[in-house]
Amino acid sequence: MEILHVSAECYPVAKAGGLGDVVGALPKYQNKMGHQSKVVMPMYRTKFLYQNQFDVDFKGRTHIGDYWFDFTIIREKTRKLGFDLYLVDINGLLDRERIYGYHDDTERFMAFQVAVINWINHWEHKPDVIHCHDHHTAMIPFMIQHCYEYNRLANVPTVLTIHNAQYQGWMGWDKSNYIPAWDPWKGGLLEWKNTINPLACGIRCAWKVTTVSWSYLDELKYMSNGLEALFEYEKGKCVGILNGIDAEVWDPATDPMISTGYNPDTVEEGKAASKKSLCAEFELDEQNPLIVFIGRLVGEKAADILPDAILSALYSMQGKVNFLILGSGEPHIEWQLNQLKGHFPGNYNVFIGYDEALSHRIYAGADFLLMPSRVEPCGLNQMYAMKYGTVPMVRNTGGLRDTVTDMGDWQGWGIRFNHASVGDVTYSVNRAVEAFADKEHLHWMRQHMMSIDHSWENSVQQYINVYQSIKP
Ligand SMILES: Nc1ncnc2c1ncn2[C@@H]1O[C@H](COP(=O)(O)OP(=O)(O)O[C@H]2O[C@H](CO)[C@@H](O)[C@H](O)[C@H]2O)[C@@H](O)[C@H]1O
Repeated sequence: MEILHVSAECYPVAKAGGLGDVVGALPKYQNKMGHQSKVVMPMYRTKFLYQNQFDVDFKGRTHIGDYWFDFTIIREKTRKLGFDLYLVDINGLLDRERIYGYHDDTERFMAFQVAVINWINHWEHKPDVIHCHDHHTAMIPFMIQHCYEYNRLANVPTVLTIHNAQYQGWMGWDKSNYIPAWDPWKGGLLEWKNTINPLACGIRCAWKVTTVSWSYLDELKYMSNGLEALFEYEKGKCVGILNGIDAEVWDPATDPMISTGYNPDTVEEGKAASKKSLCAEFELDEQNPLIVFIGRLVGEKAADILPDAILSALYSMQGKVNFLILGSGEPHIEWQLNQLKGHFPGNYNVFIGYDEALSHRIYAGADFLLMPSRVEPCGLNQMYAMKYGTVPMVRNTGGLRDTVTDMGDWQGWGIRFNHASVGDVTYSVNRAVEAFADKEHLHWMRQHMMSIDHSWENSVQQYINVYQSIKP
């Protein structure tokens, strides 16, 4: 099958979080199974752009409202990522340093989507599936079905994968002219609670909708930032497919970003070496259990409770535990986490920023990875942690519930708790410290977690089944 993924992120081209990881891996594994899977994404000013060679594939001109723009589609020459990668260059809109966070993100991603369908409309053939990811690309199913100009594509099946329903891309009705002229009878598909809601529109118009875990799909029916009724209504076309992890990038035996490679047989030596250098780098006492957090510092990840929870845990454990944080996000959380640094030298450190290589060193060197997320559609961090023999400490929600068991259960290997609260985190830290002292059990958990298969092959087949089910 020919599958075209449309996404705002794709690792290693541009990544802000888990969406990038998934779109960098899923097409590669689809191709390994004999399909023809491609990715199209915006051309940002990233290192990848300057370090690789591209051919021009297409040049076009189109508009959002009365703003006309030229665009160019370029294709990476060598196919080194394991799939054809196409970048959309829209001068002045997409060619920026960051992926998100500009005042005109609505215009940027609308222009991107319109350029993409304009390009596909010029293909001599049609793809078997257009696979959209999150709200930045969720208007495509509506546009190809109901915009007059793109009628030729109306019967191309579309799939929308929801990686995160918290962000929906809301825009006011004054921006409705960004959408190419559409059948006025279909205007209701755009509307949700008095705004144009691209995610809601995508859920209504895509032929199938997938979420990145089963439990998240269930949760969306009663907690989805205003779309609960829609998920209940559309449940018949929704499927939960758990993300995999890319073993070519995330494997402690072959990871070039860590100094000492290890496998389940050598996990103790390997992790000890990684921990030693990590603790030296961040001036932490390597004898203590090391609990880490990696991620966006936002409410969804419950990063706001980290300062108080760490404070409480350090007092309660009388300094017999260490914390290391890697993340960036809301300024007040960054500030609070930085403030803590001076108070607990040797027990606590933080790196504010985004650093891919450091994240690998931390997964390898840590003993426990904390994820108190309020919302976690799938979560990749806990799966990376497990692959690196690091015990996950997770709130019982979404994909965390689907991938981590509690060590108190028979053959369990992680720590689960119910509330994103200081109390639950402190109690879990107590459990972690006790687990760290029981070296035999810790070793069993490490070996067991490392042997769990989270590879993409299984999930790829489930996506193919979804595509097959909507073949015209
Ligand atoms: N400061 C930093 N430095 C280096 N690396 C950092 C970093 N902050 C985050 N990362 C990395 O970004 C990724 C985060 O992925 P997650 O899946 O856990 O969350 P995210 O909310 O971004 O993804 C959303 O989409 C994914 C994919 O579907 C879902 O798993 C998830 O639940 C959903 O919220 C990991 O690779 C992590 O190592």
